[in-house]
Amino acid sequence: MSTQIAGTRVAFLGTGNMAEAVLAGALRSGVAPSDVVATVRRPERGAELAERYGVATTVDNAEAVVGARVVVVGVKPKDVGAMLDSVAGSLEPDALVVSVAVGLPLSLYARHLPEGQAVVRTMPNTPAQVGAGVTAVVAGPTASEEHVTLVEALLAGTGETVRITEKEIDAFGALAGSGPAYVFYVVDAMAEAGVLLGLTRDVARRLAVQTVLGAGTLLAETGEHPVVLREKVSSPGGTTIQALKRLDDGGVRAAFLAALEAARDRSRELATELG
Ligand SMILES: NC(=O)C1=CN([C@@H]2O[C@H](COP(=O)(O)OP(=O)(O)OC[C@H]3O[C@@H](n4cnc5c(N)ncnc54)[C@H](O)[C@@H]3O)[C@@H](O)[C@H]2O)C=CC1
Ligand SMILES: O=C(O)[C@@H]1CCC=N1
Repeated sequence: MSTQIAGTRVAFLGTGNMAEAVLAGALRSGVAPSDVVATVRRPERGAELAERYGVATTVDNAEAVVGARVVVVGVKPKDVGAMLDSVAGSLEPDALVVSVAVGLPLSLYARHLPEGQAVVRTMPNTPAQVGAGVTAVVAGPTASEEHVTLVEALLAGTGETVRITEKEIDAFGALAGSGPAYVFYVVDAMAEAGVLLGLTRDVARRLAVQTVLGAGTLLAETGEHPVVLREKVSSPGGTTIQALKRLDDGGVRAAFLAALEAARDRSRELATELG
């Protein structure tokens, strides 16, 4: 991929949890801090981002997009339409607008932006902050192959990217966008169980974190099917199979299926409410 990311001016509009994680990854991709402007609502938040990343910050969104080649819209779905309206008149005609919002269809962006403005819809996740994310990328109808390649180059430092169709993005969000929260939930539950068994809170948490990290690394590095790796841990007549039986009795697998369906459905609902 030959896209030159260095020298690309990038504006982040609404730099909260997700946009900060993408910003951190974009800097790792080779975007210079001096080419980044991040908008905030509270000046104290701006000072924090400036201190942490060496980027410029402002509360003025329209000013931030002037000269920007890529504009990442990082506000909550309900605030995206108003944000687009507030910057539409200041965008460079060749600027690429990048969506990270769950639910909102590309057609919403087209309604709020000048005709022909290029838009790429993405669905990142927060491990982007440490370069271990996975982001879905969907090209809008006015985006060229160069625009998609530019987004992939911008996101290279956030982790993996996967090109999908807009039809698939609600499912992607339910699995990978929200996925880190499920894993944090499991880590917290495992740590609490360790405390129940008498471990200190600190030790229990460290064991839970390292076990999830180790299991994830093993999966990724061996490429083995999770069932195969699970079977290698659960010896016949041993201890693990007793624990797994309790998880099945508790309906944990069924709860995961229902949980992802609920996240997917909420994403569709947001599209209907706001799109
Ligand atoms: N948090 C996550 O794990 C993921 C979030 N997303 C998407 O990312 C977007 C942001 O979500 P979060 O980062 O979680 O929310 P957040 O609330 O942390 O970030 C939104 C930020 O926008 C700022 N903001 C709102 N209006 C503004 C304005 N007019 N000018 C300047 N700044 C303004 C807020 O102060 C806040 O810091 C959403 O659209 C969400 O669907 C997508 C994937 C994962
Ligand atoms: O919960 C949310 O709405 C956002 C979108 C995907 C992950 N977090």
